[in-house]
Amino acid sequence: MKIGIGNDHVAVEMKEIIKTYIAETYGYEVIDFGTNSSDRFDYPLSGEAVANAVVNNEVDKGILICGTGVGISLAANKVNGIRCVVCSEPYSAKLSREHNNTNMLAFGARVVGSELAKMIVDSWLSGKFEGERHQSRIDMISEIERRQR
Ligand SMILES: O=C[C@H](O)[C@H](O)[C@H](O)COP(=O)(O)O
Repeated sequence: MKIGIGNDHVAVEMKEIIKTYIAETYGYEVIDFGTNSSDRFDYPLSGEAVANAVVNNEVDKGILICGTGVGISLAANKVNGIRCVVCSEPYSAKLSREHNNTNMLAFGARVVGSELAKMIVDSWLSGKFEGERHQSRIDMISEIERRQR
């Protein structure tokens, strides 16, 4: 499993914590598309970069971290085929996999501490899409994307 990760200047430290956690806990390869500098960095750049890596199958899933997780998830969700959830607790993270088949997770380094962030990541990575009635709703979301082209 390959995970793409992206961040802005707010989340450099959190990104490193999560990269190490994923590598040590799951043994997954984590590919870093974010900044490593505390200089201001515009979050749409890394949001789009990880989103493109996901839709082009360069990575299996993507994780994004900015101050709130909001801006960077908005950027990712502009890429066709991306379903990025921003959340600050594990329940929504897990359900976003089971019901919504999210392929990207975002959270805020100014919102959650690193231990809660790890729980959110665990819930999201372990969640399995349930298909069935949820698939037709995903198909409807994809149809919205097609109508916008
Ligand atoms: O949604 C946006 C993110 O929270 C950004 O991390 C935030 O807007 C960056 O703010 P600033 O440039 O003031 O550090």
